[in-house]
Amino acid sequence: MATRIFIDGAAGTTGLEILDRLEGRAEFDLILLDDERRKSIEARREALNEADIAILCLPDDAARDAVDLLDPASGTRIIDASSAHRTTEGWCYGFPELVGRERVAEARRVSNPGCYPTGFLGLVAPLVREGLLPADWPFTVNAVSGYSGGGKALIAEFEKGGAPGFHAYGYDLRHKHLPEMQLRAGLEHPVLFAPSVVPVYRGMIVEVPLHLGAMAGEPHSDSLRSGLTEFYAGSPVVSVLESENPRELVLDRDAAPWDGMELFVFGNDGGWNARLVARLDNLGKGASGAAIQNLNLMCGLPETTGLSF
Ligand SMILES: NC(=O)C1=CN([C@@H]2O[C@H](COP(=O)(O)OP(=O)(O)OC[C@H]3O[C@@H](n4cnc5c(N)ncnc54)[C@H](OP(=O)(O)O)[C@@H]3O)[C@@H](O)[C@H]2O)C=CC1
Ligand SMILES: CC(=O)N[C@@H](CCC(=O)OP(=O)(O)O)C(=O)O
Repeated sequence: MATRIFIDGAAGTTGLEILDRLEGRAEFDLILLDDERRKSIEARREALNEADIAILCLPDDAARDAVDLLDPASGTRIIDASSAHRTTEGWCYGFPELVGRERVAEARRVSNPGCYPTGFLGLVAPLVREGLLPADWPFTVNAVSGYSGGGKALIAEFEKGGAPGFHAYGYDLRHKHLPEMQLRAGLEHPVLFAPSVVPVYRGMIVEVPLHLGAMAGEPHSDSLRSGLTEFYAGSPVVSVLESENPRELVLDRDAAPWDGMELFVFGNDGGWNARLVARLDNLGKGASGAAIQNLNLMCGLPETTGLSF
């Protein structure tokens, strides 16, 4: 029997991309609410409780409400794309490469990573875990995102005309991703995070610059690259680019949806400095692709089925 899926927030940016990826997948039966009913509490309650798996593509408050709409005896499993439950006890963090595919496969409540944390954690968490980078290091992360990262509101802002060529933000140093990055990388200190947006629809580059020579033990960029290569060996989604590092990285204006993530370690000759860089699609591995990857795992299917590469 097909697995019943309800996407709460299916008319939003992340929800629509999930729908695209589910098209033609006979393993799934979609519960759809029309435009009139998609925000009705009663219609959502019914759909949420009827589903085998509900994928929440909602603002944080609405995602919390959706969980509250589940009957206590409900068997519905949840994949939450919002940041409502990313540091909540009892929720499985939906980054299978970091937490283990089996844990995601068995989980009832899965909270998916934010797009920026996907890049940051993809680079830093394995290296801290393997002892190749110190957990007490004051990490910095600089990132640039396509404007779809801000959902419908930011898309409208960028597409109405007169959008800036570059928009930096997060100057209150209280971005909502900070607790998630610190907790899920196992760091002693909050990360110093400098996000920005450019006028391309999708894609992001997330960079962690490191003064390796100032660290105890002076780790070399080559050992960081080897550590990441070993950690992601066999991953069909995350790849570590070993050689032929590009001289530049770009975000294309007309990039197609892409569910992979590429990691780079650039080091200078003396080994004093390194730039760890992740390139991903904020709507791919950063949101909708990650939701499909976890949905596949939760249904015992190959993790890349339906993903775009
Ligand atoms: N965009 C991205 O790259 C990423 C997004 N996320 C997260 O995913 C979630 C969805 O983001 P995104 O798709 O970008 O946002 P959008 O604003 O594009 O979509 C959100 C959707 O939720 C709907 N909605 C809002 N409130 C309710 C409600 N009470 N009941 C039912 N539906 C409601 C909105 O309705 P309406 O259409 O009427 O506005 C909209 O369709 C957010 O929590 C976001 O932080 C996570 C990673 C990356
Ligand atoms: C460009 C842009 O505005 N990006 C969003 C993050 C998008 C994302 O990761 O989603 P979550 O909100 O679910 O974490 C921001 O900085 O708040």
